[in-house]
Amino acid sequence: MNPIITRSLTKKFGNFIATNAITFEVLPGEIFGFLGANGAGKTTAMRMLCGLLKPSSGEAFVAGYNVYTQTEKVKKSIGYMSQRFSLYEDLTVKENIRFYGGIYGLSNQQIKDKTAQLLQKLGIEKEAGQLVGALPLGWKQKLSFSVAILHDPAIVFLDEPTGGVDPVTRRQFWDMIYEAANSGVTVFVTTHYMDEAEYCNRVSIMVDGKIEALDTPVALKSHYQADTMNDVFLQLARGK
Ligand SMILES: Nc1ncnc2c1ncn2[C@@H]1O[C@H](COP(=O)(O)OP(=O)(O)OP(=O)(O)O)[C@@H](O)[C@H]1O
Repeated sequence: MNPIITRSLTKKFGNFIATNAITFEVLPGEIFGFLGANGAGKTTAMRMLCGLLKPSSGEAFVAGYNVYTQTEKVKKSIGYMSQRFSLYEDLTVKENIRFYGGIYGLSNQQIKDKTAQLLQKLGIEKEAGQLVGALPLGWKQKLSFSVAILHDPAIVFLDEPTGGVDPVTRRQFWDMIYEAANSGVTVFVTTHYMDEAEYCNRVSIMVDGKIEALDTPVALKSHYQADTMNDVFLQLARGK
């Protein structure tokens, strides 16, 4: 069973349809880009997939679990990094790692080992005792991502993870995403940066709650006779 499966997944707020019968599957270890203009319905769809919002109709399975009836199992199988991250600015780097390790149910020994690995990987051993609030934004993002996959989830959901940082830092962040995907984690990522869409294995583009296109960046560019993903995106967004 693929790690994410949706069939006609729909969310209505009153008469307004925020997510309109979306159907797609994400493959194991894939980096799946979930694109759409502001208000297209991406966050709503992602929240349903993370077990945080009940769908109005349709079906969805995440890590093999039903998002209606097995939300706790869904939550245990995934990592989630929100737009605002989830780190505590008034706790140190080490305290944040320990805190999330505890929430994810890791043992003290596992937390100790993971902390050492993570600090070394990010090259921030010296900053372990520093308050997260004092770290540069790019470091916070990398730490936030590392914390989201601390418990080795099958799938990680990233909601606009690279907002506000420079292109070099974004590129480094994407190296981390590739590394996670190579180790078997399935990555579901929303972004506004079209150069990042090119880094994804496949991309879906949402317009007004519906998925208007879904394919590899190369296939999408060929189909829409576009040089860049930005051109593909503009054609779809304008064509409505
Ligand atoms: N709780 C809610 N009640 C009513 N309308 C909502 C609610 N949540 C979202 N919406 C509406 O649903 C639509 C889709 O919102 P959503 O946040 O999913 O879009 P998005 O694609 O994630 O946009 P952004 O890129 O700005 O985060 C928007 O028009 C929004 O106003």
